[in-house]
Amino acid sequence: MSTPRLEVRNLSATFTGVTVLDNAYLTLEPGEVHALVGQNGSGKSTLIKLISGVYKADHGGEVYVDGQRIGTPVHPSSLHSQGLAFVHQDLGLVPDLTVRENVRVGRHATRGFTRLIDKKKDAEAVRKTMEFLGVDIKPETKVGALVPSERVAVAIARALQERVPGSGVIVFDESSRAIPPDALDEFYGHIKSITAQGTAVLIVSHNLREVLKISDRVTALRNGKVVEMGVPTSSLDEASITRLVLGRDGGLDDFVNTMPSEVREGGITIKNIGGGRIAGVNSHISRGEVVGFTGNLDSGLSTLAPLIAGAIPGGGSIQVDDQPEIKFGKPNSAATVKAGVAFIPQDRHGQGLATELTVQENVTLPHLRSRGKPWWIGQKWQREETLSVLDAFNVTPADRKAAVSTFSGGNQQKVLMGKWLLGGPAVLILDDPTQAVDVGARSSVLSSARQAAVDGAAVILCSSEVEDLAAVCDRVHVLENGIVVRTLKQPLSADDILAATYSKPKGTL
Ligand SMILES: Nc1ncnc2c1ncn2[C@@H]1O[C@H](COP(=O)(O)OP(=O)(O)OP(=O)(O)O)[C@@H](O)[C@H]1O
Repeated sequence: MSTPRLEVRNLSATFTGVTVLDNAYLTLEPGEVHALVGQNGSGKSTLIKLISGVYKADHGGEVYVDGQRIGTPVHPSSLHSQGLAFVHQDLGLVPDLTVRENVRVGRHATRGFTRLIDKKKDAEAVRKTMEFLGVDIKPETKVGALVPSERVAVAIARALQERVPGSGVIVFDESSRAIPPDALDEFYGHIKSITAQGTAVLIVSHNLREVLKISDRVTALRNGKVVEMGVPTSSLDEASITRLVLGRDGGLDDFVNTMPSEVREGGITIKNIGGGRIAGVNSHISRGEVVGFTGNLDSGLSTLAPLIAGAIPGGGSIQVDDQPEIKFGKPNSAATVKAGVAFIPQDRHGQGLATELTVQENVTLPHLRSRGKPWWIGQKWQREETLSVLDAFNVTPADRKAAVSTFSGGNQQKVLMGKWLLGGPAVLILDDPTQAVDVGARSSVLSSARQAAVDGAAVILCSSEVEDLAAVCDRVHVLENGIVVRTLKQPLSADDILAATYSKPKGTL
């Protein structure tokens, strides 16, 4: 038998007396793509942080790369030379620096005893790695000027360089979330060339279709424990891998049909919304309706939701029911919140949650004025409503007094949804709400969005997840170059939306 590329034994982590990872084990064989799956809070990030030395493991854990013991404790500064490299979620690139600087940071070639950076040698090293990946990117180009698929190649090149061909491990920690759907095939191609040489790849992903498509074996974590290690994907399908993750059946429902909603008067009228790549978007979403917006990376999709919510500077106006029109110029989220608009942003840390405060404080903060009295805030409703949010979204741990920062990424997303749905908004705007959530939570997030419409809200869902859109939307607007170019209506499938977004229908230019 060949020596495993990575072997993890008895890895545990305990925070303030709570064991969140319990004797985890994992073996990666040469040349395989291995996926690590599990619900939000199951311990995936903790495991990655232990093998990358970000967290210190409990006593007794062992990590081997190519048969060499590298910990515990693992020393982050020597990981690269020991054959273990990481590509994180956000790719970790600096747009203002060149490709050469981004790839070579921390590992610059230097000249003789002057120790000056040898740019020529660095550029040559970068060129070689790019050649291996089969991409033509000039080392002196600024990363900010690259298209998304090229940025991915730069992040991979940084992880790959100076690797003894065919050795070691590269870990992709939810990296595909940073990659638009039209660049994914190229990313998968890079993974293939890495493993074809014998290097092993570990991917962490909530996208079970992706896991089935690109990985050879799967390891599942549940409540901090490995429940199955190294299950061949050839023996799995979407239903069985969902069971592996959740410990029960699950998956997406057809919410449009199972949760019929009555279209009512009022809602939100969007007039000539513009800003960034958005050139002028118009629509009316009635109360009781869920309307989706989608588009490729150049479409402007990523800025549309904050523009409609008045969270970033832009132009145009919105009108909620028969309230006065809100005209935009400067951001004006105070006016949109007052009009009954709830906005669930993509960037939880930047805009959505005060992560140093407790779950209860976050959930009840926007409602203190309406629910409390000027002289008495009241504890009972705060406790009850926070517990109902924790329960409805299956947030783990269900601890209303814990700081939001101590929750896993997906559980933070669930707290954010609960915070805004509690107030029964007139308009609910969701910006890519299922990113980072597991297959079970994804279903609760989407059914809550549909339920908000059933309860009488006008719901807007901006997303590139075509399955989410097909499951909850009555209509879907497709954006191209900042304007709506097509509108699809139910009955519609994920494939219909995909075709309308990424390949132009016959007869169009
Ligand atoms: N620094 C910390 N302090 C306290 N608890 C923590 C800390 N880091 C993680 N945890 C807890 O450890 C558990 C596992 O979290 P982890 O981030 O590993 O989950 P995950 O599987 O990566 O989830 P997700 O898919 O949501 O990212 C969670 O219950 C989380 O609240």
